[in-house]
Amino acid sequence: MEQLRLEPINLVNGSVTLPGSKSLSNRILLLAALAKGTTVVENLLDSDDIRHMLGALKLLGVQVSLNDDKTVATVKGVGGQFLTPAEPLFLGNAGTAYRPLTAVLAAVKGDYELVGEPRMEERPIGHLVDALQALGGDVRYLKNKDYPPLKIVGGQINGGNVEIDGSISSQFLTALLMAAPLFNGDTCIIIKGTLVSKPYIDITLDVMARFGISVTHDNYKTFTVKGAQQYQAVGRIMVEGDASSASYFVAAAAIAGGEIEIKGVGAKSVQGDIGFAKVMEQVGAKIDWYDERLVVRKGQLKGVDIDANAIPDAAMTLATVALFADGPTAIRNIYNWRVKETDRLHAMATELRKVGAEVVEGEDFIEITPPKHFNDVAIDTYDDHRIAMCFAMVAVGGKPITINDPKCTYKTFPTFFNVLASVSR
Ligand SMILES: O=C(O)C1=C[C@@H](OP(=O)(O)O)[C@@H](O)[C@H](O)C1
Ligand SMILES: C=C(OP(=O)(O)O)C(=O)O
Repeated sequence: MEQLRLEPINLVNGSVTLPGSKSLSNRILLLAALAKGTTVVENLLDSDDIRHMLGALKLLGVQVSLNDDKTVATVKGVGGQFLTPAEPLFLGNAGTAYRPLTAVLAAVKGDYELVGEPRMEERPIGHLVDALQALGGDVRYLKNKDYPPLKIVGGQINGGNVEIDGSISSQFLTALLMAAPLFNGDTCIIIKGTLVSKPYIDITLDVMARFGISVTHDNYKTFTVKGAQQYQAVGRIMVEGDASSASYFVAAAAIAGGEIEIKGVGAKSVQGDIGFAKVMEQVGAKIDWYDERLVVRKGQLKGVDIDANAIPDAAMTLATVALFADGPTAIRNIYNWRVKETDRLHAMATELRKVGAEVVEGEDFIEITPPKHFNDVAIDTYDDHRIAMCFAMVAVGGKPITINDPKCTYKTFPTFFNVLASVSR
C-alpha cells in the first residue's frame, strides 16, 4: 500500500484556489443533461465522483465535451430523452451521482441498472426507493433490500403527495426534488422525521432555480413542485469553489503560524459548509470575510461543543483541529457519519486515539481531549478522502504523521496534498 510521510509543518503561507464544489458539479451536470439546449460548465471539479457522473451521462447518450484539464464541460442537454445504456451505470461511491440518478431515471423512459463500489452496497437508499415506489416508480433491489445495486424501469410518474424520510441523508430529498419537475402532475413532498444536512437542500434549490425550476417549501417540512416542466439550459454557469475542501485550509491557517488566502468561497457561498469557517471563529481562528474568498490566520484555539448536523463533511476537520485546542471538543448530532464513505464515527475515534487523543465515541457524537503526547503513527484512511485530508492537520500542527493510501483523496480533491505542500513552509 502507498503511504505518504508528512513532516512537521510550522508555518503556512500563500494563496489557494479551490477546485469546484463536488455538490454543485454533479447537480449542474445532471440538470444540464436533462435540459433543452447547451450549457457550458466552468470550474467543474475533476475528481472520481464527477468522473462517475460523466461516465453515466455518456452511457445515457448525453454529449459532454471537456477541455484539457477537465474543468470546463460543454453539455448538450437531451431534454429528458435518455438512451437505454448498453451496460450498468457504475457510480463508484458517489452519493451525489447515485441518489439523484436513481430518482431521475425512475421518471424517464428506459431500462437502467445502477451499480457501485462495495461500500456503495452498504450505504442505505431505502428511504428514497420507498418514496419512488409510493409514487408508482418501478425501482427494485438487485441484492439486498434498502441498498444498491438497483434495477429501474423508468416511465411516467404521476406525482401527488409523497412522504420521504429525511433522517439519514438529505440526498434522498435532493434526488426527489430534482426528479419532480419531470413527473406528469404536481408533487407535494412531506418530510418524515428530522431532515439532516439541511443546507444541501438549499444547494439543490439554488441549482434548480438556475435551470428555471422553482420549488416552494414551508420551512423544509413540505415541498411543492409543479409537474410536466422542462429544465432550461443556462448558457454558461460557474461552479463555486468547494467549501468542504476549503475546511482543510481554514484549519491549517488556524493551527499553524502564517496566513492563507482561500479563493473560491466566501460570505456569498451557497454551500452550507462555509459554516465551518464560522465554527472556526468560535474556536479562535482569525478570519477576514469577502464575498468569494477568505483570509485566515492563527488564533488561540479552544475546545468547543457544537451541533454539526448542518456541516457533516467539514466537521471531520474540526475533529483534527481539536487535537490542538485547549480543552476538549464535542461534535454532536452526526449519526449519519456512520453511513458515509466508511463508519466515520468509529474510524475517526480509532485514528484520533492512535495519535494520542482521549476519545469518547457516542452513537451520534464524538468527544476529543487533546493528546498529552503525540504518537508518530500511520493513519488508516478506510478509502475515505476526508480522513486522509483531515489527518494532514497533525503535520500542520508540527507533528510528523503518515497517511496510508493518500490517493483516496481522488474522490473529491485529487491535488490536495500538492496544494497543501504549496502553502507549507
Ligand atoms: O447533497 C450533497 O451534495 C451532499 C450531502 C451530504 O450528504 P447527506 O445528506 O447524506 O448527509 C454530504 O455529506 C455529501 O458529501 C454531499
Ligand atoms: C459523504 C460524502 O460523499 P457522498 O457524496 O458520496 O455522500 C463526502 O464527500 O464526504
